[in-house]
Amino acid sequence: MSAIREPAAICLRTAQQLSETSEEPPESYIWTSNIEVDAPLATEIPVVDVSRLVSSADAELAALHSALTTWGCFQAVNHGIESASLDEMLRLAREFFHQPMLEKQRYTRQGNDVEGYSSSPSVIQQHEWTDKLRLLVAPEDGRKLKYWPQNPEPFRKVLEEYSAKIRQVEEQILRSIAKTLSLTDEDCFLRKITTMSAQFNYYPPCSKPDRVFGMRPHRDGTGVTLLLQDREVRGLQLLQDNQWLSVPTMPQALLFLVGDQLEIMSNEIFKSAMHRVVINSEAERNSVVMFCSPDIAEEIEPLDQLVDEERPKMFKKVTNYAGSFFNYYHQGKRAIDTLRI
Ligand SMILES: O=C(O)CCC(=O)C(=O)O
Ligand SMILES: [Fe+2]
Repeated sequence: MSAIREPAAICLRTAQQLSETSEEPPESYIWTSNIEVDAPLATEIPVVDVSRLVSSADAELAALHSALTTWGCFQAVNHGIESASLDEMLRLAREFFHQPMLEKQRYTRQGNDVEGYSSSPSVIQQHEWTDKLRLLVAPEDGRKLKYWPQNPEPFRKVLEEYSAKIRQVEEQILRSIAKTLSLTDEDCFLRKITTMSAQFNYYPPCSKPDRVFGMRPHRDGTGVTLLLQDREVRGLQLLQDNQWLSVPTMPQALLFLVGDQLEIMSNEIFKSAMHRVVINSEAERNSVVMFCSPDIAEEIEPLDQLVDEERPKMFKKVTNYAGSFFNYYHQGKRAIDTLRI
């Protein structure tokens, strides 16, 4: 009897429950080859001073342009969000996942929603060792408050404030990106990238970090992503020149990543950053990720000013990139490749 019931029970368990109860991760989590957990540190990862972008310092704009064309990401410092706010957002994220399962299950993702509390989605073959809470924060009238945790108590308020601050940083950076591309309309990215979703990722310890991913190698389907990493525990890795490198923790920084839709709009001048998350056998890890994307009804294509004879248009026009991103992601493919001209 228990032999029949066991597989179904495993599918329903969250990464946290597996971490607490099983000695070996189930087969569906085991990756085909060894994962380099202790990859070399990405000591060269670009750092951009956002306060200097605001004053339009040419050197900082050049640093921004170079970061986006070479790495597709950078550590944003002096962004204006106090470290107490960053700490509080991370602390509440951690507290949310440490609540009893029944409390968290009040926010379980339903039906075809992408929002809510969930563990590794069962539609993908390869499971990932992470539990998530995803919430759309902008536009405000699209929020589904039924998924917004009432506990820990100030969670909703803190998320609301945090996302407003992130939007300011995002706006500064998007304007500066338009400047580095010499675009006439400095607000062109801003006007396209209007939605924001928060994703809280919780990676409990796992006994097999060399065979189980926190998150598989992927590029984000966003316009841009602003990522707040765990203060102490490393886990995020970037692919640079065919080598996986470990992103150092940098407590005051937000990691800015180019997503596929900025790659499309920039006519591939910028490339979205390939990244993955490895896990730790002893320590849990938390991250708070803000996904900033165009509305699904918005038409996305390379900007006219970035298309010329030398750089012809690289991608076809697309709407609802996010939808096709998820479909292809679950098949282990990239939606952007289907748009190439
Ligand atoms: O946890 C992290 O550091 C990265 C998470 C990530 O890549 C994602 O949520 O898309
Ligand atoms: Fe990601």
